[in-house]
Amino acid sequence: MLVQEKRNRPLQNRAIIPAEPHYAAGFRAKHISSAKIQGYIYISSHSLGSVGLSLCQIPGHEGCLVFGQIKGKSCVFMQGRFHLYEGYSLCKVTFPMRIFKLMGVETIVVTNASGGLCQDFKVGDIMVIKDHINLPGFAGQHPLCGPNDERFGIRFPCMSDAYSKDLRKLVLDITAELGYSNFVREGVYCMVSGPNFETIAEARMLHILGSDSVGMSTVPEVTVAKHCGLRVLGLSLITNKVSLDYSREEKVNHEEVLQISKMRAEMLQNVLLTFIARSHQVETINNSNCIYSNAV
Ligand SMILES: O=P(O)(O)O[C@@H]1C[C@H](O)[C@@H](CO)O1
Ligand code: HPA
Repeated sequence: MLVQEKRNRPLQNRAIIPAEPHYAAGFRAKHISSAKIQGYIYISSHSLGSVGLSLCQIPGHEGCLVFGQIKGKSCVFMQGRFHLYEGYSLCKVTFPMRIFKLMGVETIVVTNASGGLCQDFKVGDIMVIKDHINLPGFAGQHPLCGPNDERFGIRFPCMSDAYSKDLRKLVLDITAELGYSNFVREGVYCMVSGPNFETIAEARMLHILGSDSVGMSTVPEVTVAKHCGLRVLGLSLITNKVSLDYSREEKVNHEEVLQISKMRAEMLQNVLLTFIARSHQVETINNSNCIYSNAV
């Protein structure tokens, strides 16, 4: 089993109580193998093939926290997430990141579905997220607005390296070895609040701004995760092409998003299983305050 040892645990033993009980109950724990997770992977996705509905209100977001071991490593999975467009504040949307930090998680893998703006992208491509554009953040919808909790991170965190270069390289190596290179890309993910899909003028603007894909999540969680020193890998499944052209007739819809997610679920699972098995190869962690002591 891979175990992490931390040299200092400034956040340990500090309880954080969610402001609203219904939010805390938004995830049902499926299998709790130990009271404290010592491993380090968190995955947020509906792209892994689960479909259901609970207090997470969106079809495809099952609303379960799943604890367990993969390849001998302790993991916790969020099956589904909370979105800004559901009416949750960004503080609530990102709350799980701080809980995971307190649980000892050190690396998170975030997955999502997004629309392809880059004209080279095809439906079904997996985009390794290189960087993001926090569009709601520009308008003050930012999860770190308000008093800064110094126990988690500094007031003005750097975001230029939010997505670990080493983890990106590892996942690109893995996808090449698995023979998936033809549909794996790297790119910039732009978050919009949703819930409507983009107008053509909006899509053109996002493309000109440098976005390769557009979606309605992920950026707040990554921002809070980076703020508290978690290492991040982001994978975005291109579930539709976003129209930049008034003459095109196709219309995007959520059913298409779910259908493509299911189509790629098995491949994404293969990538993630291999990634989990091999992620100990990447040892440089933000702030370098932890070591891997054992891997079997
Ligand atoms: O949680 P994600 O961002 O993967 O969910 C996608 C984006 C929207 O929430 C929704 C649109 O179909 O699915
Ligand atoms: O085209 C899209 N736009 C925004 N969010 C999305 N999530 C999946 N596809 C899209």
